[in-house]
Amino acid sequence: MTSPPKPERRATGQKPLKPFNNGDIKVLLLEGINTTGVNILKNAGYQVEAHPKALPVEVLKEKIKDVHVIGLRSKTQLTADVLKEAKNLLVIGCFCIGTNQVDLAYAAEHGIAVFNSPFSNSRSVAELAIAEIVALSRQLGDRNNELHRGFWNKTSNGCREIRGKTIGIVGYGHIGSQLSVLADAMGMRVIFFDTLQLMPLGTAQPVASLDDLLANADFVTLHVPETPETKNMIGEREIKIMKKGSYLINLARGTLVDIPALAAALKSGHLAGAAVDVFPVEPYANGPGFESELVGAPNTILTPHVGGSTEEAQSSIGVEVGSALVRYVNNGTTLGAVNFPECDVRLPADQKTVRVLNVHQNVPGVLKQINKVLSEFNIEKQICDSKENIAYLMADLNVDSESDLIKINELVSSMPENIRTRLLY
Ligand SMILES: O=C(O)C(=O)COP(=O)(O)O
Repeated sequence: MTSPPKPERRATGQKPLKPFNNGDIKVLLLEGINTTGVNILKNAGYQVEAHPKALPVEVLKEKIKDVHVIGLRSKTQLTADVLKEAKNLLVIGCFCIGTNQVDLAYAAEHGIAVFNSPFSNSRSVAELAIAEIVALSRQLGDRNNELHRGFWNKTSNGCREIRGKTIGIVGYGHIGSQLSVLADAMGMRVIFFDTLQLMPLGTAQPVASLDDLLANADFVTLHVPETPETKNMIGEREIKIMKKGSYLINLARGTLVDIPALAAALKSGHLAGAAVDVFPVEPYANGPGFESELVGAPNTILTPHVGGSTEEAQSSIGVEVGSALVRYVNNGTTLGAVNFPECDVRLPADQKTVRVLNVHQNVPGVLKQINKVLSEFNIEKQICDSKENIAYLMADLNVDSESDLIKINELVSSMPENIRTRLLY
């Protein structure tokens, strides 16, 4: 039999907490999660099944049925249809930045918290963008392909330095701002557009609209998430606004760009090149069979979604997301969750403390009902916060007997507005 989860390292006097009613925690990890993450979950005492690839959807639906924790990267689609099979699922770890592959609202409404790694691969993506700006500017992809085919083509036509050129960064978050610093250091003029007002780094300058950026940049590079607002944000109209002879780089999400419009602009020569790492539909496993209208377009660098795929990024994402999952399972902490309110209370010192964690519908009157149950005991601490349709409560109580634990669990779980109740003791 597997031993119960081991507590995390803690200051003396703090009580280790462990799940009261989840059985042995089962974890399913997909898409080659780094060993740093796998080891954190194994060392917590959980049963870990790790796969190097994404799973076909029917296999995923079967496997997800009895796991408490699932870890994935950008490929695995956790739609409502898949999640409805996941009866025991407590938490999802996206071991990447993007969370568009998960139905976040469905997860929240079924009491499943979702964590990601908001910036651990930012540097890797920013470095690749710089490499691609230089490579596009010097037509390196085409020269490389020609020479591999035995064709010598020494030319300077259309090949330029990047110094003094304008980079237009769309999205000035963790990746966009990191790229801003690197581009600035390479002597580029940096302009950026973001829907938030953000502090420009170095000599970077914000512009008022996406159209302003498109009309002024030699290199347009996208660093925004996939949302309904960003879908097809670069289409035929936007490409027309871009300067003749400019370049487009997409290391963000495939759905941001209208691919047929981009292919047409590359073939007509309106754009001088593009680097594309992400595609509207990506194969779920490595191997032959990739197709895109961009294949064969001039000065076009295509890569298989490797922007964040470095040893450094994957190892630090493993630590970050692996630790967030253990903290949520063992302590109930939601700091860093993307679809839950962020709540934390310190670990209790009293050995009799029991922690009640409750996800409920965000409607009036629920706290009154919960507190009717909890107020029979000494409440050491309590916190409750809401986000959209759900609220999350953490309460530490002094409880003496196992029968009281069972009673609390039953009473709180049986409220009509209850979504999920867990006890840690
Ligand atoms: O971090 C992201 O959102 C990425 O797109 C990288 O995804 P990956 O971990 O390489 O599947």
